[in-house]
Formats: sequence, structure tokens, C-alpha cells
Amino acid sequence: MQVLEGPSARRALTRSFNDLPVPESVLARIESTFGERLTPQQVVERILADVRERGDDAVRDWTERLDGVRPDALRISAQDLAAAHIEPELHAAVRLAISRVRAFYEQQPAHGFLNHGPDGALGQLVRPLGRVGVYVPGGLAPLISTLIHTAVPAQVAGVPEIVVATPPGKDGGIHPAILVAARELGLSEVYRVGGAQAIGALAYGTASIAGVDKIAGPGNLFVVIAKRLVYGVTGIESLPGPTETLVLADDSADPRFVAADLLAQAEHLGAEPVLVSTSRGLLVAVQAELNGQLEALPEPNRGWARDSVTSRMKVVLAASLDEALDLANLYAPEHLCLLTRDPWSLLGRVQRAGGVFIGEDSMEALGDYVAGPSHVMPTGGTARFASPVNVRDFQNIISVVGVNRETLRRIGPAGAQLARAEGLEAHARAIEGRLTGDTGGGTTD
Ligand SMILES: NC(=O)c1ccc[n+]([C@@H]2O[C@H](COP(=O)([O-])OP(=O)(O)OC[C@H]3O[C@@H](n4cnc5c(N)ncnc54)[C@H](O)[C@@H]3O)[C@@H](O)[C@H]2O)c1
Ligand SMILES: N[C@H](CO)Cc1c[nH]c[nH+]1
Ligand SMILES: [Zn+2]
Repeated sequence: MQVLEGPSARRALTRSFNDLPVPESVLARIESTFGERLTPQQVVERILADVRERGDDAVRDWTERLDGVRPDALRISAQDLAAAHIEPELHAAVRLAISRVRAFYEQQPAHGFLNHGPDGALGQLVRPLGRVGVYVPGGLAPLISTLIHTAVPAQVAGVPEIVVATPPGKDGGIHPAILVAARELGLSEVYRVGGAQAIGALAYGTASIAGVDKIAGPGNLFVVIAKRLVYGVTGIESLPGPTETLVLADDSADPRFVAADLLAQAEHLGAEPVLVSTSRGLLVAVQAELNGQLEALPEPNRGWARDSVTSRMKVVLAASLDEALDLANLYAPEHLCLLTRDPWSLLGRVQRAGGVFIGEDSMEALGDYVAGPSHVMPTGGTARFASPVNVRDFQNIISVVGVNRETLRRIGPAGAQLARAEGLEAHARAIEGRLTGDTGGGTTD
């Protein structure tokens, strides 16, 4: 176990989404698929260009090449959606997750304002987006919960059209629980397409898939790079990529739970587990626990988690809780788990994270499913400027300017001054013309 401290810890935890290391396993898969060592960005550029050019045919070709099945119909039929069935306990869990996420987002203040005051009226109109695409990851594991954690905030925002894209399984189908969740949410437009080809189809539109105003939802490197590249053609909410968890623990933490929380996220593809502790003894105990718990996992989960732990895990010894928090804020993790004697006392110093999970009973895995806030959170350091999926991601804000003549008299001259300082004479005249009646042309009275 390599333990980082001081400046080396700071260096290891400083990152930017654009410079994230690409796992060797991803590069190897690219080489075997494409016959050359392309970067993920080059791969995504090829796929997007092809989907833009050839539409559905390209979507089918790339799905066949990358997912091993050639879908005839891209859209899941109404009959298949209606027929999807899961065990009653799982069905009840889907319903519970939907109701808890909905109840959480219904509390988010998301309305506008229009103040009629002495200035006249100034305000913000808030309108739901028209058509949103929700990406649901499904390469390694069918993330049923992600559909709920992305679509529900969009529904609370009032989005009338929500469409779902998720990769097909080896049999060409979609996991029945994803279909049941879609049905429970009242969503009927579900497409069996994943990866960059799904993002391209949602952005550019194809004969089968009408383009959307915004694409939301997480995915692997190919998915988030594709989202970044189509931004502008369509909107995106953020770049929620390969997951990461920073556990901040002191000597009071139970090493079994620290290890369990690190491993829970380590089993996501390309995940980065980070442990920052003020206790060397805890670091050693967690390492032993990790080894034991890893061996006890079934395959293929053990392999996925081992890949994250052996190639990307970072272990840091901090001199104090203050330093530990500084490092956590520097790293800006998707998940920050506080396993300390008095975790609530640290909350005020948390500045940058997708979500904070406070104490032993609020493990991040609970947040993945049924706690309430969306588990779709910014990764790769983007929590410095981005937020978890929320109702605002699915709304437009329209500024309203309706000042009265008296206000115009008072503030107009300053506007004209600024316009002339910018060298923009027509701006100045547009303002002054309202006050003087002279707009400079002299053709009409
Ligand atoms: N940040 C978050 O909020 C959040 C939430 C859930 C999941 N995630 C992340 O989502 C990711 C899910 O990844 P996944 O792979 O299981 O599912 P995915 O659906 O994101 O990606 C699968 C698709 O990737 C494409 N792909 C795979 N290998 C490729 C290659 N070599 N070249 C081109 N395209 C390729 C394929 O088209 C495939 O359909 C994980 O990294 C997980 O951590 C993040
Ligand atoms: N931890 C993942 C990224 O926040 C989300 C997830 C879905 N299912 C399980 N986990
Ligand atoms: Zn998870």
C-alpha cells in the first residue's frame, strides 16, 4: 500500500476532467475493436460523425460492433414495454425509489419570480425543457436506478417528452426492471442503444430517434466524451462519468465499513476509490479488510472491483481533519463519505463534492438507490463547477424586463454612457430615442 502525504497527496488529488488517465483495459479494448491505439476521444469522434452522416444505419452498425447485437427496431415496442415483468419485491423497490426521489425533488425551489415594483416589472420566467434524452448505463450493469434518478427530476420540472436510451444486452433486449421502471414513470419512448452512438442519435436525431433539447445521465468515458462533443447541438446537464468515492475517516471509523464503502463504488467500471485518514492504524486496517472483502466478492464483481482498487485507488494520510478536508475540497469528489467521530461538525467546511454522506448509517450505496437525492453526480473534478442532476437542469430561465418610463428616465442615461464607452452608438440611440423621440434617422416624426 503506497501512502501519500503532504505535497505528494496534493499532487495526486489535483486533476481535471480533460486530463483523466484512461484505464489500460479501455485502451486495450479500443485496440482490439479498432485495430489501432486510438484515444477514446478519437473513437467517439468517429462514431459521432458516422451517426450524423448515416443515422440509423450507423447506430445499428456501431451497436453490432461494440455491443455484439444488431437491433432491427431501435425502439422498444409498446407490447414489450407492457409485458415486462419483475419479482414483486423488486417491483416494490422500484416504486419506493421513485417515490423517494420524487418527494426529494418536489422540495427543490424551482420557480421563477416577477416583481412588479417601483421600477416596473423585472423577473425570471421558468419553463420546462421540451424534449429530454435520459441515458441509462448498461455496459457492465443495467443501472435501473439511474433511470429513476435522472427522469424523476425532469418530470418534477415538467418536461413533457422524456426518452430513454440504454445499451442492449447480449440477447438484444433491455433488462425488464428498466422497462418496468420506465412504465412506472409513464415513459414510453425507450431505445436499445448505448455508448457514443446513443448520444449522437439523441443529439442529431435519426429516422427512428427524434433529436432532443438536452441529454442527461451518466456513463462511461465514451458516453461523457460524446456528451461533451455534442454540447451546442443539444444541451447537457454535466459530465457524470466513471464514479469515484472519497472516504474521509478518523481513528473512530470501523475499517469494515470504510472498506465496504470503497469496494461498493470500486465495482463500477473505471471507478476511483480514495481513502483519506488522519489515522495510519486505520489505513492499515482498511487495507486488510479490503483484501478480505475483495476475495469474498463473487465474480465478475471481484474482477471489476479489483481493477479499480489495484490500478486507481489512492490512500492518503492527513496530518489533521482540516488537512483532510482541504484535500477533499481539492479533489472535489463525486461522493464524499464522512466516517469520523463527529461528522456533522465537518459539514460546514465541505466546499466541493457531488454529495456528502454523513456517518455510518448514510452509506453512499443507499444514496445510489433510495435515499432521495439523485445519484447522478459530477465526476473527474467537475464538482468544482457542476452539481448533481436536479430540477433546474430541466428548465429554461427567461429573463423578463418590463421597466416603466420613470425608471427609463433614471437609468437610461447610464445605459447610453456605457454603450458609447463600448463604441456602440446604435445602442445608445435606441435608449435615448425613447426619451427624446430622436432615434437619429429623421425620416419620421
Ligand atoms: N457519475 C455518475 O453519476 C454515475 C452514475 C452511474 C454510473 N456511472 C458510471 O457509468 C459508467 C457505466 O459504464 P458502462 O460501460 O457499464 O455502461 P455505459 O452504458 O456507460 O457504456 C456502455 C457502452 O459503451 C460503449 N463502449 C464500450 N467500449 C467501447 C469501446 N472500446 N469503444 C467505443 N465504445 C465503447 C458501448 O457502446 C456500450 O454500449 C461507469 O463508469 C459508472 O461509474 C456514473
Ligand atoms: N454509484 C453510481 C454513481 O453515482 C450510481 C449507481 C447506480 N447503481 C449503483 N450505483
Ligand atoms: Zn454505485
